[in-house]
Amino acid sequence: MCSVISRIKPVRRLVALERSLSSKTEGWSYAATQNRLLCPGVNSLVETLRVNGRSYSTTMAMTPGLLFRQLFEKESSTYTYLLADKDTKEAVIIDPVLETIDRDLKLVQELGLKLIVAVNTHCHADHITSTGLMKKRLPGLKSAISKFSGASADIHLLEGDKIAFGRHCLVVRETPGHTDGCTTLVSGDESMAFTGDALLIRGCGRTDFQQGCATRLYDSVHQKIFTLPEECLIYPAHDYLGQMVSTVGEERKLNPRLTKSKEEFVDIMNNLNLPKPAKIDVSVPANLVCGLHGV
Ligand SMILES: N[C@@H](CCC(=O)N[C@@H](CSS)C(=O)NCC(=O)O)C(=O)O
Ligand SMILES: [Fe+2]
Repeated sequence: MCSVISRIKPVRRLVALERSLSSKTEGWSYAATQNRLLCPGVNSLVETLRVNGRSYSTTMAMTPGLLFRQLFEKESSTYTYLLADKDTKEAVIIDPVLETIDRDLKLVQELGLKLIVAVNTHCHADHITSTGLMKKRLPGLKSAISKFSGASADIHLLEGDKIAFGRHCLVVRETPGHTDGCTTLVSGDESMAFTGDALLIRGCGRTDFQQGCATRLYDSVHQKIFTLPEECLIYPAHDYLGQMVSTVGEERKLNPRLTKSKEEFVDIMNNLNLPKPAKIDVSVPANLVCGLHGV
């Protein structure tokens, strides 16, 4: 754990806070409840938007002093995450996409952040990363990816490495199986895990290209992700159904692939019959050089 975590005192009493807004004429309502303890010192905020009778809910960790944003790129259904120390303004971005570089850098600038590391959870096959271009636009920014990805970067990550930003950090857990170089990045207080394509919400990354191996993925998820606290929030690199966040407990109980035996899991993965990602032939060579192939 990074040093700030050991200084957080356990919360003895939870304060229930409910805020509600609504518009009867336009048919929507919004409620935010701060009511669950994710781990000592860290509450969660549950936000629910009801539009025309349908509910949309998201949960986020409220680690003291941590700024957190989940961003979405619609063409590849990729989530990019921005995390920052509210005091020092040092920030880390996870899995930024080339198409949304202007949006992401505008947000960084608007919030007055100093982006110090741009990290990819793995060498993506479906979209081109913006880390290379970001480095050109933000001198001093460092790129990071697993040593086992085969990709070039300023920082090659290994199991247990810590990416520090201000008083916070992300801890690297190697979770190969979708690719050799897949990593899961866990917040220092274990309230959040950024699982890349290793674990998706009610799914997981495919294992039929880029060194994919179903038995390895099964072991990675069971040994490195399902061993995290039950309330730890799961933030994946993609979602194709509009889901935004899950928890370790939920996936341990409800993931239709990873609740099966290893043999059944391998059989499921060998029979997905998914079409190849449309951009795989340009994305992989580009992502091996921070997205700058042919530039
Ligand atoms: N249609 C998309 C690609 C969809 C896809 O293959 N997604 C990957 C993650 S990106 S490497 C995956 O592992 N999916 C697992 C699943 O069960 O859907 C495109 O053409 O880009
Ligand atoms: Fe992937």
